Amino acid sequence: MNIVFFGAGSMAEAIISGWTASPTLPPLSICVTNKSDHEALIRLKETYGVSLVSDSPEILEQADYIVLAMKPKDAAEAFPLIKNRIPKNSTIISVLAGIDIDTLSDFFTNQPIIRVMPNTSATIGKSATAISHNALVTDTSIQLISELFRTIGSVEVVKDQMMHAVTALSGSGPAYIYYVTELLERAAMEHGFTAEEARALVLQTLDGAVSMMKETKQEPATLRKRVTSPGGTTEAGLKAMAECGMEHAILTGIDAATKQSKVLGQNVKDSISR
Ligand SMILES: NC(=O)C1=CN([C@@H]2O[C@H](COP(=O)(O)OP(=O)(O)OC[C@H]3O[C@@H](n4cnc5c(N)ncnc54)[C@H](O)[C@@H]3O)[C@@H](O)[C@H]2O)C=CC1
Ligand SMILES: O=C(O)[C@@H]1CCC=N1
Repeated sequence: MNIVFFGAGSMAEAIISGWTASPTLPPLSICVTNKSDHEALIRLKETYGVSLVSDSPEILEQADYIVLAMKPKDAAEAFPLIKNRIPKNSTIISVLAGIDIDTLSDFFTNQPIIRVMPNTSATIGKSATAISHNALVTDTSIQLISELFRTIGSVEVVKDQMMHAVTALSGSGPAYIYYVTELLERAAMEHGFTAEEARALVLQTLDGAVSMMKETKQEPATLRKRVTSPGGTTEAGLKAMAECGMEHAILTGIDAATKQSKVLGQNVKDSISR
């Protein structure tokens, strides 16, 4: 199976690292091209054994899958160049945030198209990945792509209109958790812990809490109540957080990210239809 990546950034690398490390996948021939940063290409070649392409129409002609992995802001420049060179029966896999299946299908006419939203935990095989697709993608192809993306974590096939919310929740999600971690560490240090002690306490607490939710299968609210003794420390902490608008902050944040996904998509739609 021949796969060509356009874009050799952090997401492309996370995906390629999973695919090339998997013992269960069929043999893959992966070529990668990048607009700038030749060093990133060389590193990918040396680390994962992929081939590098600069501007090779022959490689594209043989591509079964073409992975679009540039930033949305680069799409308007990249898409027309790619459009004129892709073979009729190759499938496009877009990891670009915001750009919906209708926009991609209108531009890359009659091409099977799959939209994928992984996250950076793909680097360690723990992405929560969602997939949507147009009507030209066969069930066999969806199964194959699901199998490929399962090498970097979990995979859900969803309706395309859910992908903006997916992008806000699980695509951006690792950043929210890192932000909470930063704040918990800062609080620990303000109370006299060293940075190392703060990191160890906070990471073990996060790890334990996630494992509790996964292993006990209890509702997060049930587990939360079990920590919260009446009149105790947790109750005081949660009350202060609620009064500071924690609930509003998180719900509004997810709304803002969902809206921004639509804005990114609309911007690309506007610029490629000009
Ligand atoms: N970083 C993340 O957490 C996630 C990112 N995404 C999506 O993945 C895509 C890539 O994101 P990152 O890897 O973070 O970005 P990045 O900036 O690390 O990598 C993008 C790469 O694309 C290259 N590029 C730009 N124009 C090109 C062209 N015409 N041909 C070939 N290569 C070109 C750039 O040189 C750059 O190396 C974005 O569209 C983003 O929305 C999706 C899920 C999560
Ligand atoms: O921030 C972004 O736009 C990308 C998409 C999801 C995660 N990172």
